[in-house]
Amino acid sequence: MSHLMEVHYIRERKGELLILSLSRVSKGFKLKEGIYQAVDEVSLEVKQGSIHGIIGESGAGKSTLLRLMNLLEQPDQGTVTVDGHNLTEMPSKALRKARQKIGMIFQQFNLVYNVTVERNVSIPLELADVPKHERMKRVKECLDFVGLADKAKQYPAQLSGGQRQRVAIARALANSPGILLCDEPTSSLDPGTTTDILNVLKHVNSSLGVTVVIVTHEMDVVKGICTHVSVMEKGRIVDSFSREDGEFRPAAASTGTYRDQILGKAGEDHV
Ligand SMILES: Nc1ncnc2c1ncn2[C@@H]1O[C@H](COP(=O)(O)OP(=O)(O)OP(=O)(O)O)[C@@H](O)[C@H]1O
Repeated sequence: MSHLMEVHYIRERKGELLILSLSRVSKGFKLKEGIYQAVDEVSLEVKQGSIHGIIGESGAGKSTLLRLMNLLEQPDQGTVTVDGHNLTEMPSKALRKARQKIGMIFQQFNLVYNVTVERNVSIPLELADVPKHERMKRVKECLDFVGLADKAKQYPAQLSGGQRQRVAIARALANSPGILLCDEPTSSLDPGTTTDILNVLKHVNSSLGVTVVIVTHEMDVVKGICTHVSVMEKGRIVDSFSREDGEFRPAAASTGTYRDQILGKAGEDHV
């Protein structure tokens, strides 16, 4: 069984579990004028196998929230649980290991530009002490998956934006994560390339069973692929709903704009 198939099999057995939960997580930044509360007592549950969108205005705290999910930001309070492990209580060595199972991609791709595409995908495997022959096999599998096997020997600067994001996805998949965190993954891309990348993320979710969390300010991204949606405003989650119910329920809160726009057209506009 290939590595990719194996991940799929494990995920299927786990069924409808929660892969990630945040409980009353807060993060403040020290400014000259005092503490700025970027994330304020957020509790959130992400279902195994879902594509969970977090949408909101610029400055709402979305990226900070995403970075709290793999402890790239250390929370001031609250707990972060991924795949049954409380990350907030882990010693640093165990945390590094747990993080290998949490992939992440970024708006600006964050590739290493002075090494080849294949080396970019290999780096997380090297850091995880995967033996060389296995690394080469896995790099090829991941590049095949994103449709870039022929670019293995090229450098990131020789690729288009969409191809760079595909390399970033391949790199994020290298250690067979159970969850992929995406920080505005299409915000630097044109509409056609956005659709391509959303299709790749959909494929990651449906064929590998990887749960996807996407931070975005773009309604089309949420409408395109998300099964679950949380709306963020001023450091808080103000609305959270599933698009799978197929049922339109107006939001009670004044923040219903996103919900109305997303659920009002549920089932349409899919990529
Ligand atoms: N390291 C930091 N130091 C100080 N303030 C920060 C830091 N990181 C984020 N902030 C502030 O926290 C707030 C939330 O930022 P965040 O990037 O999480 O929001 P966002 O919803 O992702 O918005 P955007 O889409 O514009 O990035 C912003 O006001 C930002 O300036």
